[in-house]
Amino acid sequence: MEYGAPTAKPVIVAIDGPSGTGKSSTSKAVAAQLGLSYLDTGAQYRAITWWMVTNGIDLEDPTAIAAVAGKPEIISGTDPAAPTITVDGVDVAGPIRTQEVTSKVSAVSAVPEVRTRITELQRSLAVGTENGIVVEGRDIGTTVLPDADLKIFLTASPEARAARRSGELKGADVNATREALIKRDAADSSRKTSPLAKAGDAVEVDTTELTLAQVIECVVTLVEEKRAGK
Ligand SMILES: Nc1ncnc2c1ncn2[C@@H]1O[C@H](COP(=O)(O)OP(=O)(O)OP(=O)(O)O)[C@@H](O)[C@H]1O
Ligand SMILES: Nc1ccn([C@@H]2O[C@H](COP(=O)(O)O)[C@@H](O)[C@H]2O)c(=O)n1
Repeated sequence: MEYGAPTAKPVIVAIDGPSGTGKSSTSKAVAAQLGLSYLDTGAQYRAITWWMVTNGIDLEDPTAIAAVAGKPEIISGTDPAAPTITVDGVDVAGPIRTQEVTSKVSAVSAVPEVRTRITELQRSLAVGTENGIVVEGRDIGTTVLPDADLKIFLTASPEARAARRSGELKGADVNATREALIKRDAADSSRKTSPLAKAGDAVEVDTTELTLAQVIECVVTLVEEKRAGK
């Protein structure tokens, strides 16, 4: 017979929401604080988009996108202190954040063959963690990990989100940023396969009037309550 503290079951946390609601910042901090892994699924869709742009694939042709969806090897590092992303061995953490990739990612992520491929990667990473993982994206609670222990859906007004993003992209026009966010959310919400949506059993947190520290505290509390069986 073995003695000692029982090992906690790995916890799986899904955090979804529109662009700029704070998913990445919150998920990274919560994972770091609780000793969990962290997966940025948007980075994976950006990475496959970067590969398609780099290889001259016609992004207005879903058939052309589908035909090559299985080609690039995408590897995500899940340490919240230093998340990484490579495509065919190349570090693409910087290139996937360009305006070009941001404006094209919704067209690529709407293609069912791309989603099947990336969803498989996400599930294999989520089941392999020792303590658990925080996975953030658009369809994690609804499709990728429907049995997640905790699902959070972050929201914020378009104005708050645009102000946050403009602060990040020094000198960016707030109105143009707001319009771009709204356009990307509309594309992500209206696609047929696995659209951006709140899972029926997700906890919605409106972050418009909250500081990042308050959102992190709120999510950490929800995870701890879930672990304690409350
Ligand atoms: N509650 C908050 N208050 C103020 N700023 C915030 C808050 N949450 C996040 N931010 C800031 O807003 C910006 C966008 O946050 P973040 O990248 O985490 O959002 P996101 O939902 O992951 O966006 P995307 O889906 O576009 O990747 C960052 O600069 C972040 O520091
Ligand atoms: N689960 C997900 C995550 C992301 N996407 C697509 O990727 C784009 C980029 O996401 P960011 O979080 O890095 O801004 C996003 O606009 C979606 O098109 C997705 O489809 N599903």
